[in-house]
Amino acid sequence: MIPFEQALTQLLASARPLGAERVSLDDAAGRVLAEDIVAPDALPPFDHSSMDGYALASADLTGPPPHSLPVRGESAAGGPLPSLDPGAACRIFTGARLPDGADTIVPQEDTERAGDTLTLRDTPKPGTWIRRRGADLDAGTVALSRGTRLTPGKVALAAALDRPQLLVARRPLLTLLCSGDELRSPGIPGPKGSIPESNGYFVAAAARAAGAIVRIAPFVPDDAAAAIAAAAEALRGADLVVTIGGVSVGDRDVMRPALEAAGVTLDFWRVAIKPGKPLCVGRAATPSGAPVHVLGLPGNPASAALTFTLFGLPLLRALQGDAAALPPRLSVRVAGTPTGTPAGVLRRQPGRAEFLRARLDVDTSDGSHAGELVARILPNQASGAVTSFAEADALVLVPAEHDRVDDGARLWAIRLTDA
Ligand SMILES: Nc1nc2c(c(=O)[nH]1)N[C@H]1C(S)=C(S)[C@@H](COP(=O)(O)OP(=O)(O)OC[C@H]3O[C@@H](n4cnc5c(N)ncnc54)[C@H](O)[C@@H]3O)O[C@H]1N2
Ligand code: MOO
Repeated sequence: MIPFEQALTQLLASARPLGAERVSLDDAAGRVLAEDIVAPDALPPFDHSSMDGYALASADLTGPPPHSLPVRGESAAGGPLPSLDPGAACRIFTGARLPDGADTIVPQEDTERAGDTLTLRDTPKPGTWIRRRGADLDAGTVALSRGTRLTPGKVALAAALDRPQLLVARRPLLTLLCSGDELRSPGIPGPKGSIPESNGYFVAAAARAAGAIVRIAPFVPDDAAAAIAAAAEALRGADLVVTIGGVSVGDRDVMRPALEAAGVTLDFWRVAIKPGKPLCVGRAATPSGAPVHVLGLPGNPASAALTFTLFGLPLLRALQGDAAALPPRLSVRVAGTPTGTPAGVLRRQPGRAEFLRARLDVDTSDGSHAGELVARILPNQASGAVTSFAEADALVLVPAEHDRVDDGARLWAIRLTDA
């Protein structure tokens, strides 16, 4: 059995970024940049007005206010650039270029206008209400770095830098293979003892959210020959194969040997985590040199969801060259302990890192813990529970060596939306 952090480090060290492709800005959100974006020009690219009002030269305002000036010309956003007539004010609108000779903008609310004569109640401070060229970003700056996942704000920045297309990491192709005689599709009637396949929906949805393209293979029966054939087929063309079920030690747990028979070399099997211990991780060589990564997830619903969250999602990000492959860990205070444990303390057997499904709240009291994140441990932590991953928004990490978790303990947690 390999310790959790070692397993994760080893897996990520084996991941090389896949190739890149050019996409239009419309398709760029959520993708990982495969190039640095250098600002070709300053932002903003020219001095302009940040108010609707009047542009003038501050040197033209002599003596005490009020000041009267004739209005001559107009500068509108996207319009021609007038020059300022000496001693006059120029009408100007938000976003419009500053006329040559002007150095100050006066918002129209601070003026009175009668025909072509403008009156200023006060003397404006020279230089006000002008957004200067380069105030946001200098030309030549690396505005977005390779390895950045593109949020809507970053896509908008790329657009402002005049880029119609971006080079982004290719989406990893994930093939999902669920095994078990008991499985049927939701809503499709089956014999007594059958159950709707549900784990695959977690994996597929989470993988797509992490940028993968998901290909779903037909269910594999608990049969060695069928599992080998299905594993071999799943490996074809994939960057990552995820199998679910059949990795434990029962006579019908055929998936792990089938993966090996199909050409997968296991890097490790069994990780010191709870739940999810029987996870197996390996790679199959391909003629191109880039391996197909393989994750054999345990079939229990919480185990499958947890192991894919902890290992599968960071792997998908690493395959896209994401500089933030691992989710941030948040410091939380534990509140409540699962059902079946004495109030206030969860006793546990040390040896495996445990991931408790929890809900996060902010402490809204005005006590000494005000503002802290509180992790409310969900009552059902069974590895067969499907409900806990539906209710949870965080995983609280209990280090392997701990033999208890006390109410109020400080631990690290991973928010599922970050995972
Ligand atoms: N003697 C031992 N038995 C078990 C051990 C062990 O160490 N010794 N480990 C247990 C642990 S821990 C886990 S986790 C499970 C994992 O087993 P498998 O990966 O072989 O999973 P299955 O036996 O195929 O299924 C387990 C459970 O999950 C249900 N399942 C499977 N796939 C799906 C799916 N796609 N959607 C919904 N539910 C699914 C399946 O029906 C079973 O109920 O082994 C323990 N046993
Ligand atoms: O360790 Mo298994 O993954 O609990 O059910």
